[in-house]
Amino acid sequence: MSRILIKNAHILTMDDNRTEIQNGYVVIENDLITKVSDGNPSGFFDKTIDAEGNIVMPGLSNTHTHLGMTLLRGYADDMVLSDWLQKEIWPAEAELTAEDVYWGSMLGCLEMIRSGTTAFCDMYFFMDETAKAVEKAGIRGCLSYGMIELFDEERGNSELIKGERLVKEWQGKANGRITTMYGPHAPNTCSKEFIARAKKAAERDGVGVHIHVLETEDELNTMKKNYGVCSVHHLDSVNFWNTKGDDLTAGVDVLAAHCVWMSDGDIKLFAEKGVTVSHNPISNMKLSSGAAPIQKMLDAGVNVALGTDGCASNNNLNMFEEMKTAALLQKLVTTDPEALPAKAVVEMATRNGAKVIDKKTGALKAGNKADLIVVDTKKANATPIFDAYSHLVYSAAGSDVKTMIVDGKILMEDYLVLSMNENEVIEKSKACAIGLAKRAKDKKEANG
Ligand SMILES: C[C@H]1O[C@@H](n2cnc3c(O)ncnc32)[C@H](O)[C@@H]1O
Ligand SMILES: [Zn+2]
Repeated sequence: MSRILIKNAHILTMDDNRTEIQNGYVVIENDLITKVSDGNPSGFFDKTIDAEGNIVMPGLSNTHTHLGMTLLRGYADDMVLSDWLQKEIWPAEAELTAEDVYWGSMLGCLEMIRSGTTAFCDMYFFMDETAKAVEKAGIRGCLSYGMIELFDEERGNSELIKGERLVKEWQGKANGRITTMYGPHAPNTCSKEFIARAKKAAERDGVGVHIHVLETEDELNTMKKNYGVCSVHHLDSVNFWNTKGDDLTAGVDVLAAHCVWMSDGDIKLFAEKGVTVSHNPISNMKLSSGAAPIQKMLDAGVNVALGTDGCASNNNLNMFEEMKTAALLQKLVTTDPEALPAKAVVEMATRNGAKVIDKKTGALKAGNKADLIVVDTKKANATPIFDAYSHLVYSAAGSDVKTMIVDGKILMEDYLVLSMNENEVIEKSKACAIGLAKRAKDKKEANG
């Protein structure tokens, strides 16, 4: 049995009471938290971390990524989504190899460890490689193969087989750090019949579903033109949003990324059904997709989490930037400075996201998995701190994350990443990115 003590900590538990403890301690036994308290710890510990008054909190959950896309960081900027995907990203992705996705995923894991993200929900290709990277890096990943049917039944069949294989091979691996979902790409790239099949497979296998929805006004208009209803109601007709099974006992998580163009009716439906929304403000702003009505969703009782989206539309995986942008954007679009206060943003980035990744994460309490971060407060940008939530959202940086523990294992200590060779990951992923861009350029030129 391994016992770790973290002491002298300013603890944000993010539990149901949002308990804040000054000068507290956390005890970790193997992969679990066994005590979170103030006062003096007792007993023997294999390892003691003196937090020296730094903030100790649950690790951040990035609920929408395309990890292999770290290789396409800065590959195509300043475009609208449809042109960006069709003219630049999909042709480049056609040149991806398994090795590219492995090193791109390792790079993504490294960036997430360095900026406080302990868990993420991914949708991409060559997902065995992302799973191997998660296994090695030590973080927690909820992985889905991105199934793009393109309204072609035969293609849909083979996409579904790939999605199923990922679930069968990786669900629960790495001591439960790897979980899986089905990932039908979007209502404007997949038929509702295909999306319904994916949902049924998810219910059969007891895993969730992850989809892009109502990201752009163009999607909304296309759906209304083609089907007479928006994407949300289109998929509601095949019970896609139900998070409870038919017998209302078992249920599966439904994770909807973006949700920018939601009507009040869509929001009500998501709240009733228990859908989790992944809000991606930076990607939405960069692609000029719009501003999701997040304060309205929270007021209606929707579980809203936070995500970065892929590195080609953000262009990083830094959840601290995402938290600040989320808060500022809601204040801007509602012209209400009280919209999306700091504490609500930290909830989105921790406990709300954790609900679809692992329900025993996202809060520091006895019995939960030991996934946590130490945020350095011995810094100019952390002086003074009147309110820890305010500090985290409006002033802290991803690079202030000093130490990370996932599943009871120390992945970074005092800014030193322990689970991988950082230089090797940077060099290998850089070489892959250069090769990928060259192949994509050569193909473009050959096609005229
Ligand atoms: C899995 C596929 O999804 C693509 N993708 C990346 N970002 C977005 C986005 O914002 N909307 C829709 N699709 C996206 C990715 O390139 C893969 O092709
Ligand atoms: Zn996406």
